[in-house]
Amino acid sequence: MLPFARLTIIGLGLIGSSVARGVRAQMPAVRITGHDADPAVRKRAVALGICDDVTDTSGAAVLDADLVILCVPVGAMGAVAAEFAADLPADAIVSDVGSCKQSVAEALSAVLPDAIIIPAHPVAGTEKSGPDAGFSTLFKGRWCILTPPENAPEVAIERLRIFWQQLGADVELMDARHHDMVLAVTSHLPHLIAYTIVGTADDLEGVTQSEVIKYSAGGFRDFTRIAASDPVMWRDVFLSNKDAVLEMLQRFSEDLSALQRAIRYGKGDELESLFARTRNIRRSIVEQGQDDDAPDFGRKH
Ligand SMILES: NC(=O)C1=CN([C@@H]2O[C@H](COP(=O)(O)OP(=O)(O)OC[C@H]3O[C@@H](n4cnc5c(N)ncnc54)[C@H](O)[C@@H]3O)[C@@H](O)[C@H]2O)C=CC1
Ligand SMILES: O=C(O)C(=O)Cc1ccc(O)cc1
Repeated sequence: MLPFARLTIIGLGLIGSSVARGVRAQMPAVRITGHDADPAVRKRAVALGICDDVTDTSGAAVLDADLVILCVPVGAMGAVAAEFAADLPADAIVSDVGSCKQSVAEALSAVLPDAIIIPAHPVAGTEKSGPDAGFSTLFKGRWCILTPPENAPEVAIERLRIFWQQLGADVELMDARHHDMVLAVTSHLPHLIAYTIVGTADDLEGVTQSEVIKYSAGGFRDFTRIAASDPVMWRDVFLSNKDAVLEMLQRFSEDLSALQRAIRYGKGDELESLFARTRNIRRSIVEQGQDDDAPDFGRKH
């Protein structure tokens, strides 16, 4: 039994196009309508054949939808929802895939006060963006976290749970605030660190860019992949999840200062004991089957 019959995807980049491809593969009877603000992306989506229809306006895209998923940068969610609000069917479920949840929930409920809104976050992605970067198995064996508001109808939550399960994801429910705190440390802060370290290396005087590229061994190379992630998407994540990111950044800075002191004063035992602790965390992740290399980071099976 299909949880939805008419899906609308707004934003046809990496995640939107992966949802469309996954639905085509796993729920081929579902009719998919897509919209993107960028005419070049709409044209590409038509050429790729990932939707049944691609509309020029978001209003036209939602007209008879029973599920609308917003796959745009988190800072654009409210504006997009306001754009199609007047055309949204009363019984449609509105969801999203944004990397932080509290600000998105607030933005959506402000402009869609009567709609059924179930925010979601598939914890799956890559450093790439755009409609060509998507693939149908992106969500397979990954977590998808739903953060329904307290008044969300149980049946709507269940339908969305089944939808993501059909795309191969393992679904978990979480409070939006807690989600934002957890993801601040597991995803947002690591991206900030990657952006910083690649920038630091790039700014170094006396070390040429070609040397940085030539001698980028394992550690730095991994950071450059993350630091290649979409600038607009990540600008929005940091501005939208400001409180949780600043809290984690504060803790991180304190821990970094402690390491700095340990190095300065030659406290080898302190360094070694931290490194032994972190090695054990990696081992636990590997034991739980989450050891795949990027871009499979976070895959559960
Ligand atoms: N990239 C990743 O690894 C992951 C991203 N996410 C979330 O998914 C969402 C989409 O990210 P990606 O697909 O990676 O980005 P993307 O850059 O590949 O695609 C976003 C698309 O949204 C369109 N767009 C922007 N503003 C719009 C508007 N006002 N109306 C209609 N379309 C608009 C853009 O033209 C673009 O095609 C973001 O909220 C992000 O936080 C969630 C999980 C993983
Ligand atoms: O490519 C990577 O390593 C990622 O971390 C992908 C990613 C980016 C943003 C998310 O909200 C979830 C997953």
